[in-house]
Amino acid sequence: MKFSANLGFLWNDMALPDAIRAAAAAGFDAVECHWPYDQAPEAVAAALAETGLEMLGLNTLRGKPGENGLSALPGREAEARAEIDRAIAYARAIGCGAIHVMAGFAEGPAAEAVFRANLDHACRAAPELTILIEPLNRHDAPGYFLTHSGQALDLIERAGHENLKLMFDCYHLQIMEGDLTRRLQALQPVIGHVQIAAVPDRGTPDHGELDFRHICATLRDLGWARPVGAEYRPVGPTGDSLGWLPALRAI
Ligand SMILES: O=C(O)[C@@H](O)C(=O)CO
Ligand SMILES: [Mg+2]
Repeated sequence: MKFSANLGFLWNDMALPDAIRAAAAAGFDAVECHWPYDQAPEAVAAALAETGLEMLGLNTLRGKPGENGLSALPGREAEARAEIDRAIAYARAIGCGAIHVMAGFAEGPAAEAVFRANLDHACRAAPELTILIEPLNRHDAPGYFLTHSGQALDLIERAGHENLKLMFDCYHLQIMEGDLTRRLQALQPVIGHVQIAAVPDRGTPDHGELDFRHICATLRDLGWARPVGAEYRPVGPTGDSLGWLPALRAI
């Protein structure tokens, strides 16, 4: 299995270009990030070119302090689309293939309609990019609009855009739903990216409720060839947290 270092959590004490170099030196196959916007895209692109790593994904900005995305917030459509457009421009500047459009804290039919419309905007504005939506768990992100894979599947199917996909974060979906083996199998056609971390502590993927040897073998058997996102919170220096990597890479 191949792995992508999520630089929102791994080496997040470094500037993004240096974090990319650290991930390459540690043997990761790709990188991904959360919010790279305070870093010059030229410097990020240069580090990617130097290391040969691809940046798999980045997120739309969350909004004001306390917010967690804007794209499902009624009345905030102009800001949400500006952030989607900013993410698209940044992704294009660094050769990044996917954007996670963050929904935000909202509920109800009006929020759903706004989220659908903003996703439609994103998919049409960047047909060459994958637009990701990610259910988040209710403990870490109480009140977040998107919480379940079935909800994401309905958004994806009814949107009718080939480039709208599910971010299957095993950490969030184990907390919310479980039954991950069958969910990976059933949802494979709409999965755009997979992320992993231990449940429930969001630590290294070598302990906790989930056996990632089984999850990775399931992905392998499904023909999943893209890097899986290591989106866990290291305890201490990231370089000391990589003991899990050889065993899962061998799958
Ligand atoms: O799982 C997460 O928290 C991230 O993938 C993310 O993009 C939202 O913060
Ligand atoms: Mg995630």
